Amino acid sequence: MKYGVADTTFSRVDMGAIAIKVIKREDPDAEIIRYTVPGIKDLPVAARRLIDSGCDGVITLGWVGKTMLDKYSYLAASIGLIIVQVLTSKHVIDVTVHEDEADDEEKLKEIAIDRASKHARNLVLLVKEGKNALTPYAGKGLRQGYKDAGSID
Ligand SMILES: Cc1nc2c(=O)[nH]c(=O)nc-2n(C[C@H](O)[C@H](O)[C@H](O)CO)c1C
Repeated sequence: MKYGVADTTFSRVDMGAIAIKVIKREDPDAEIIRYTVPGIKDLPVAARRLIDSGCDGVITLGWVGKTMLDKYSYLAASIGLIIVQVLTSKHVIDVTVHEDEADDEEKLKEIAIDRASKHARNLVLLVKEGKNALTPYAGKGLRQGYKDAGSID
């Protein structure tokens, strides 16, 4: 399968490299194309171009600053990524770290690594095995970036 990895220079952690490592581990035959853009608002076109070049699915790795302008930028980018998914009928997994999720840099790095890794695995499962690949985990309260919340029985 062919995977697209789109990331940004705005990000403070190299989540693209982390995603590539996980995709290679989960699918040793994977073909991976990386596309790095300046910021989150540039991700929708990067994702679209990756799909147009034959990718079966894409993971985008964005970083959102602390200001309201950053948050509005993320909303715009997120809507753009959803439009790409609907128009192409391919998954674009939108991995985003929000700078105000944690105060200290080590914690932010930990969140970024965990979120990018878990969603890279999700992408491989969806692309390789399709719509029921994640069904065994439905309702389990899985979290990316944090420990799982767990299911309510
Ligand atoms: C305000 C702003 N905030 C962010 C952000 O939080 N994260 C990010 O990755 N990029 C941001 N950008 C840059 C835009 O996404 C984009 O790169 C530029 O507008 C150039 O198209 C902007 C302009």
